Amino acid sequence: MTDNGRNPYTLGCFGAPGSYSDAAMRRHFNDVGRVMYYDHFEDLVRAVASGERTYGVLPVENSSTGGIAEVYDLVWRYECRLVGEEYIRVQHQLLGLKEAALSDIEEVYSHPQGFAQCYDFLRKHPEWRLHTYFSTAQSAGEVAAKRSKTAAAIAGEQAAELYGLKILVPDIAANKTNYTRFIIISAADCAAVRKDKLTVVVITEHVPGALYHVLGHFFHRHMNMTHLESRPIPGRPFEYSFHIDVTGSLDEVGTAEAVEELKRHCKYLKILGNYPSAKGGMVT
Ligand SMILES: O=C(O)C(=O)Cc1ccccc1
Repeated sequence: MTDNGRNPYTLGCFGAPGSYSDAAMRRHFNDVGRVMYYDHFEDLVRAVASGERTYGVLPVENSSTGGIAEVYDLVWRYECRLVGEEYIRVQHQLLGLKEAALSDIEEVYSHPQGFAQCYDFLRKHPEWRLHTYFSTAQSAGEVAAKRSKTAAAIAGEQAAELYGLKILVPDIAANKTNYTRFIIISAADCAAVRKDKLTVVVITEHVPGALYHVLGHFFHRHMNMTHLESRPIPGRPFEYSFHIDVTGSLDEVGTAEAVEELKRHCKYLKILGNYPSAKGGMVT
């Protein structure tokens, strides 16, 4: 747990109490007293970029469905910094009213990520109407508010408790080792002492081997790449920016040199953050 050295601070979190983002925030911060929840990723990222909120917490990639493209694009576009990360084991449950049975269900609410991660389960019930909703927790809240036995939500156990729902079917994600990586963003660089993960965005020349050479710099400095996401560049059809996560601290000469060499080598390089990694990730 850390507060990245800045106190007092305000928090922005995706979703609502009981969302997976909320769980990530509670794991990361000691004091979650001054939190505001956001329905949309963009509103949260904008609030952090403008300094309205000191930190923001939102999901960025999932071990079953991959990167959440919108989040990569927003963090770059609004020039936010990554100052931390958390991995949360995501165990989805089908939730309904206490008096509901599985056979009553006609419609299901969830965040698009919830639907995508439970695709196999949902395929067994093609008759259900699926409503995408703001977050998993708000989906649970909506089912509770509707007071309808025919409505269910895909959300976590925490949401079931908070919104007074019961678990109709437990553990419905297709992938039983379903983890989501959440990022902690800020308008300012990370103030932590131990920084061992680096996120950069690069744009290379459109020539053979360009990405190979970028990765070569990391290889020669023994920097382990943990994620690579390519994103289309608006206005330049079929050209891409690469969002790269690697191990390394800019306080170490080798890492700092690798980044300087890359800057010379690439058309564009931006450091999105150097921050403490969350211990290998796969912690529940
Ligand atoms: O809706 C939530 O609870 C979120 O935090 C987004 C999300 C949804 C499903 C899996 C991981 C994150």
